Amino acid sequence: MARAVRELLSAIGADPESDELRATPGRVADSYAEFFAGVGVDPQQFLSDAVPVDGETGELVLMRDIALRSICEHHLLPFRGRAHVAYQPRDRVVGLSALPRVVDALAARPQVQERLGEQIAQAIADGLDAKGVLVVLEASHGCVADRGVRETEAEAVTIAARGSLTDAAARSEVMALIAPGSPRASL
Ligand SMILES: Nc1nc2c(ncn2[C@@H]2O[C@H](COP(=O)(O)OP(=O)(O)OP(=O)(O)O)[C@@H](O)[C@H]2O)c(=O)[nH]1
Ligand SMILES: [Zn+2]
Repeated sequence: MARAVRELLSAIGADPESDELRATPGRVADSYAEFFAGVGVDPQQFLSDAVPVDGETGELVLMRDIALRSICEHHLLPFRGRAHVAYQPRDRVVGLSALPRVVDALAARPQVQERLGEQIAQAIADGLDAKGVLVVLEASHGCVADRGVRETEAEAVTIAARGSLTDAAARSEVMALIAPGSPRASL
């Protein structure tokens, strides 16, 4: 990785051996290791431990405002925003922290936003045998903001749904909870 970054620096006409840039290839290699830490990670590992609730699952579980960081596979530029993950349990619920972990594992690989949403929804539908899943991703893309069309404020919003949460009424209930103006808990 560091070797490739040295080549990249040379290609843009910079001197990778200069004092200023000598440590950069190693830093970029470390950053990439972080960005792509999800490659080869099976998200099901986060969904295997059920939390015992003696059948009292409630109707809906929603984790909203999960930090979303990913890298677009077209330009290797970051896209970031928020993920909202809802499911209607059948008889299994998992620890709440499992949901951001699933998002992180699937986001930390070369992605497009639509596929990322679908993969999160499918992982939860499969792993929890959920009645329904709804995944809403909102993100701004470096490749849209900082190059090309240079839309700095535009956000992409994508929805992936499974089962009972493909139903319009059930879905709009979740959407109302996600809406920016809806009341948020605070600690
Ligand atoms: N659908 C989708 N498109 C994306 C995503 N991330 C980046 N893109 C788009 O992928 C497209 C890449 O198109 P190309 O024509 O191959 O690349 P390009 O010539 O650099 O396109 P421009 O960005 O319009 O300059 C662009 O329209 C990007 O905005 C994503 O997550 N989902
Ligand atoms: Zn891109």
